[in-house]
Amino acid sequence: MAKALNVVDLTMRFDDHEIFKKLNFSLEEGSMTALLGPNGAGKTTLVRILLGMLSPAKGYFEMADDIRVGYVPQFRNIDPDYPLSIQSFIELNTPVFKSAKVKQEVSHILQETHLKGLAKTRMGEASGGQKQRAYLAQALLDKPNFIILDEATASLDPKAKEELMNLIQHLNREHGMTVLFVTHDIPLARRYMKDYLYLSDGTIRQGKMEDFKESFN
Ligand SMILES: Nc1ncnc2c1ncn2[C@@H]1O[C@H](COP(=O)(O)OP(=O)(O)OP(=O)(O)O)[C@@H](O)[C@H]1O
Repeated sequence: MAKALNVVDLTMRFDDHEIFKKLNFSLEEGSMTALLGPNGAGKTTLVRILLGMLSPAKGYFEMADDIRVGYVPQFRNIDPDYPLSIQSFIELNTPVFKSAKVKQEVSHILQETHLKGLAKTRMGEASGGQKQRAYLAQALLDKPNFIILDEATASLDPKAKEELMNLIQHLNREHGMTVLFVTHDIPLARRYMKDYLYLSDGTIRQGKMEDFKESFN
């Protein structure tokens, strides 16, 4: 299997505070991996490095040449007065005058994320699950083949969680998308993810989700 991501001796510190040291792992193309670990272990920091938003203190990572990364952020509530419709929100990064091709892509993504009937609903009025699907739809418009989700299901109700996870599973199975899913929700990860990375005390472990025990202590 080709590698989507290869992380080599990745070390991060903020001032004198070392967050993690010499992390080594790789993700195969088409894999579904949960990134787990206690609060403050450095999961978001690792994601921000992979997104190019932070530079590591030492070490490096490489992505396969054909990798295009999409990102779905942690759930943040949106002002109820936020004026954009779900469709306009998804189209935020597209040109003002949209080609027929872009319009068709937006229509297809609305369909795929089950937002077609909600296209005109204001983001401010949408439910938590609908908002997260809109963030996912926005990311999909760049045609990623590797998607990183940071606590994307946190604070969603069980039904909305299931909907989002089914969608992620669909993207993985039908489009071969590589998935890295940061979560605290171990039952959810066990149900949907195949592999895990466990970041704790500055080190990382990798394995199969079905073998994951809640704690490595
Ligand atoms: N920009 C920054 N400057 C200084 N310290 C930071 C910065 N960003 C994060 N940290 C520190 O790095 C550590 C790891 O934080 P991070 O948010 O990556 O952890 P996490 O595993 O994602 O936690 P959580 O599960 O609570 O979201 C924490 O101690 C945090 O305070």
